[in-house]
Amino acid sequence: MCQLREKEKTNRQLREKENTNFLIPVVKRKKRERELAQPHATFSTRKELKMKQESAFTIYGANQHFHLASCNFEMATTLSEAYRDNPLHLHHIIPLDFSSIRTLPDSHAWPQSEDDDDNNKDNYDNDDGPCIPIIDLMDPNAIELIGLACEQWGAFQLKNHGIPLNVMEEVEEEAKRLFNLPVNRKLKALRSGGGATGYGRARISPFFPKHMWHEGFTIMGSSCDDAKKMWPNDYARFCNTMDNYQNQMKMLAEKLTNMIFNLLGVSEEQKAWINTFPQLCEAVQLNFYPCCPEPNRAMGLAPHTDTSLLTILHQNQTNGLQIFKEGAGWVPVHPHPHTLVVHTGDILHILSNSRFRCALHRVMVNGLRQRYSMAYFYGPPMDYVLSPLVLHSLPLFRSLSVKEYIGIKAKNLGGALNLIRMLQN
Ligand SMILES: O=C(O)CCC(=O)C(=O)O
Ligand SMILES: [Fe+2]
Repeated sequence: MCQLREKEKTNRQLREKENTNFLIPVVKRKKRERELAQPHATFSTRKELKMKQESAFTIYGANQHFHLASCNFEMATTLSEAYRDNPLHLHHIIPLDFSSIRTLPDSHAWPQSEDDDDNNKDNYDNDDGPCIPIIDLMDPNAIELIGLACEQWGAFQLKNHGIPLNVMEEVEEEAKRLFNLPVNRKLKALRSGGGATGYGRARISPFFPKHMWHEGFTIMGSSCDDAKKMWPNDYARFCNTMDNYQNQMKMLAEKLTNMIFNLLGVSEEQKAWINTFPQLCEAVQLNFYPCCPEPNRAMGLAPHTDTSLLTILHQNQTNGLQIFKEGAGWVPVHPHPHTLVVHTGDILHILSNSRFRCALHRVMVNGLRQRYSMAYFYGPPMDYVLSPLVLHSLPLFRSLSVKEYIGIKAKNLGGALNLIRMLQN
């Protein structure tokens, strides 16, 4: 135990040392960090709230979604270290017992923003207007189409992806089985204050003044420990399904990453980590959005980008996911049968030197239908050094390890990309 603490301390000291490499002068950076991260700030104007939300969006993926497959322990330690300075209070972890709620509590009533007025939340599922591309992975031009979608949207839908239908059906079934458990059973697998896996609210929760209409369950590596707490005698089905889903998604993520890296012109050496199981980072996040008595005033999942290189998401046939596009506002991502949603995350944004967007997305809720989604997050190993892979212009970001990036996000919440942006003359 003591050795463990010593190791954590040494790691922390090393990281602090690494942090002195920032190109932004430390004093200036600290000021920016403080400005960006005021967890319990009150928001006097709607604009201020919106700005805060937009600056907070970048944390979500980093905090929740990374996993070093063969080194769960190291991963959990890293995340715990990152969270230790911002431990969460229980009320930011324990979801509301949505099954007993008939009216929207004030704690979950979000102010409407100008964006929503423009886009009209009521119409978020209408069929007119732009939508993210649907790409057929069997299309001979799939690589080019994916490249274009990443540049223009930072997201696309993928069909003929090769994931067997039964894998998707089973993961959806198990997610439903989990979230439909009585609340006291789910709470047995509650995430701890500095923990990364298990049941709980979205980890970005403390950075928004209102709570989200959402329950989540995070898996990093094997889900058995957490599953046993909820189903002491019947956990194997859940674990096997999640393992299977993770394996299938990993193969698809590797394939997409290879295609994208080829498009960028990345060398074989630079992409050597892709097939080096077991060192990469991966995680599964199960999301549940119960029916809401006042969906127009609630928020399923607040705006954020994922920190991953890629996120692959299966959603049940219920609308709610939206992607922000300049000029178009919040664009709905309608579920299509057997089609997966792919988001590009912060890491791909950095590696592509901003050529590919990281999609800002959020989830709206529904008055009539429950929504479920199962996100798979994929990225390079924790010690992988992130810096633009192919340069046609000056690098826009300084180099840093995945681990350090996660640390910056955990400390600062929003604006992590801005904090690592090189100051251009
Ligand atoms: O539920 C969804 O569609 C999106 C979930 C998501 O963005 C996430 O888990 O990071
Ligand atoms: Fe996300």
